[in-house]
Amino acid sequence: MGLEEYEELLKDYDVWETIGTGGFAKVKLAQHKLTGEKVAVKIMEKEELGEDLPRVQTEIAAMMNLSHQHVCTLYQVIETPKRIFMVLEYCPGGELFDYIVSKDRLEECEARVFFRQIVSAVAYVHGQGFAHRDLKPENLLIDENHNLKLIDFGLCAKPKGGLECRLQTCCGSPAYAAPELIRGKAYIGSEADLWSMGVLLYALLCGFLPFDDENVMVLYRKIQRGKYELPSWLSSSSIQLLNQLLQVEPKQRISIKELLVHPWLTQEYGCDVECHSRFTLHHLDHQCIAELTTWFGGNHKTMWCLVSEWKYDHLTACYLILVAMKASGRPPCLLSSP
Ligand SMILES: O=C(Nc1ccc2c(c1)CNCC2)c1ccc(F)cc1
Repeated sequence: MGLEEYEELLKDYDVWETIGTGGFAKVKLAQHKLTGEKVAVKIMEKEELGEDLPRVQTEIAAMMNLSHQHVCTLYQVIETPKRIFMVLEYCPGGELFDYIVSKDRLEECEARVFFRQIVSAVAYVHGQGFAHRDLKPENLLIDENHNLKLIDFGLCAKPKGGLECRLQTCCGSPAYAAPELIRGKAYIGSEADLWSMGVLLYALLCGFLPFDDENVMVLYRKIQRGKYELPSWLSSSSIQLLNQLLQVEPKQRISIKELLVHPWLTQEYGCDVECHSRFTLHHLDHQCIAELTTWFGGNHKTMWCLVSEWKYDHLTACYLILVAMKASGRPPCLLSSP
């Protein structure tokens, strides 16, 4: 790796092993020097990105405007002549995909805990006017408290005319793609997300996919047909919810609003799914601002204004990491000595 390209990153982070390799990005584990906190650094080579470069801008713009307990936090963006580095919240539990594989399939009660978190994240993202368009277990990570965090907003869309307006780009992963999306017709992103959530719930409860085939054209036909197996272990309420999500006709499909109060989700909880964020976007926490002021100097007011610029530079990262430490019950403090 061209060391000079990593200079800016290595100033503030110790970089460890690669923990993920995706299409055009690799993810390395790193440690923030001033707090000791672990982070995930998504590294993208601009040449390799080619026409995918706008996806990165889309992802960064989206994540700068999303702050939710089940959406992965973006801490900092570093751009060099050849690379883009995104410093993100580290999720030690890894991908939900691997977790399902390790357990074969999840019991209904555990699937409900996770699915409530997914519905909460998607309802919030839709509420902010975005459709994710690539919902799948690989894009849901497990954090240190065994809670889910949604990642990869590279394909998300924020239609100008709001979520009701139709999208054209056929994207996402085939097995999770809605029938209307693969038919190539204009579709509504949020409705396509609800289909993907149906495939996700099926994967959680069954441990395999409702529509699968190594031949992508056969796979597409199965999706359009919308018929899938119902293993004997599925409860009737699970079957009913899957049926409401995996409706080939988007207008017949359950909406995110109905999902928030669906009996399968509220069963054993006695309360609706929380769609609001526990954090106000760009909320400023006095204690964390004070800690930054102590370290970087200046006065509280100046630091307050500096952080309010949200440049997603190292100062933004220090602030957001302190907030995350506080939310995890760790004292939000910067190391006394570097
Ligand atoms: O934390 C991440 N990945 C991660 C973390 C831990 C482990 C893995 C991935 C996979 N092997 C098990 C351990 C991560 C965080 C944000 C992101 F955008 C992409 C990946």
